[in-house]
Amino acid sequence: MIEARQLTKRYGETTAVDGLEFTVRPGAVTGFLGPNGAGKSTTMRMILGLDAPTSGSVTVNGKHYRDHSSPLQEVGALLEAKSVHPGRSAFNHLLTQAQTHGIPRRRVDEVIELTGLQSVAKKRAGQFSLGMGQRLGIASALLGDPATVMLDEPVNGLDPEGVLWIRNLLTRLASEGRTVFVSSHLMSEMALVADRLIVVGRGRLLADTTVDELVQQAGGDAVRVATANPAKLRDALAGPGVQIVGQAGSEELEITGLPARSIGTRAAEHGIALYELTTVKVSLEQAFMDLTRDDVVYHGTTDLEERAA
Ligand SMILES: Nc1ncnc2c1ncn2[C@@H]1O[C@H](COP(=O)(O)OP(=O)(O)OP(=O)(O)O)[C@@H](O)[C@H]1O
Repeated sequence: MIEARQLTKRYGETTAVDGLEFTVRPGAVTGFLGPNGAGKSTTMRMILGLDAPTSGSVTVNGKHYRDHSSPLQEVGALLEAKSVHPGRSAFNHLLTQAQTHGIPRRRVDEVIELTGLQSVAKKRAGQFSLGMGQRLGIASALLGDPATVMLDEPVNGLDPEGVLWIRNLLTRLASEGRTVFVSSHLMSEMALVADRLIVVGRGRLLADTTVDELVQQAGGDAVRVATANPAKLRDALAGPGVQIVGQAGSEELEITGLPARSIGTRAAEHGIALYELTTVKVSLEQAFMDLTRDDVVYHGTTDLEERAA
């Protein structure tokens, strides 16, 4: 369990983390989302005691990271900046870590197998691809068999097989009762793997929620309907909480607040023919962009005119 209470970090004029309050519970995968510069890495560094809060606190299983007698067995972490000696093999890197933390040698073999690094374990880490480096980072995070696993952008650099592997690994770690806290910019991945989401923007908490709730807040799923008689269908469906939009002269309507099944039934009751009845899912990506729109620090431009202006 990770608990942040009024967690705040200032760097000079910049408030990187601003009064964050959240709890990451065991037995679930919790996604940590936010636009660039939202304060995710800073928060993760404070969880690991690599940065001290300006005020407030963050604990892992009730204690500050530094107060745990064997922290590697408590929290396993993969942060963006890796410190692997390029001349050392993956095996030796893990073995050195294990030896300095009283972890048995067989656990090194276990994590090498778990992360699929068997064939390259003796290769120098300096020759590793980005994806292999990520796997090595994850191997070292799992070395202490920790109850809490925290990964910053673990999918970075992984090929599709690797992405699938991470997805299964995270789900398995959570099902073993561990606390799993993962940051990512890949919304489609988070939608598949995360049970809960903590969303931050400009250092502040924007949402502590589930994927479904967040999508629901963004308006929920809509249903696209095509009919020869949109006016009659509008009348048949009108009611509290139902929103219907469509352009004059168009056969198409977009309806929120009613499932496709009810729309089909009501259309049939009123003798209205439907040519299309499709549920349009709101993506987590869209819901995330709606939620964080006012908190994006770094805006890109894709519009040539905008760039020229
Ligand atoms: N050591 C530091 N010194 C000064 N400012 C910092 C430092 N570390 C982070 N910041 C600032 O704090 C803010 C939050 O940065 P942080 O890296 O935590 O965000 P992030 O959510 O992890 O971003 P990204 O998604 O781009 O990785 C940014 O404005 C950043 O410039």
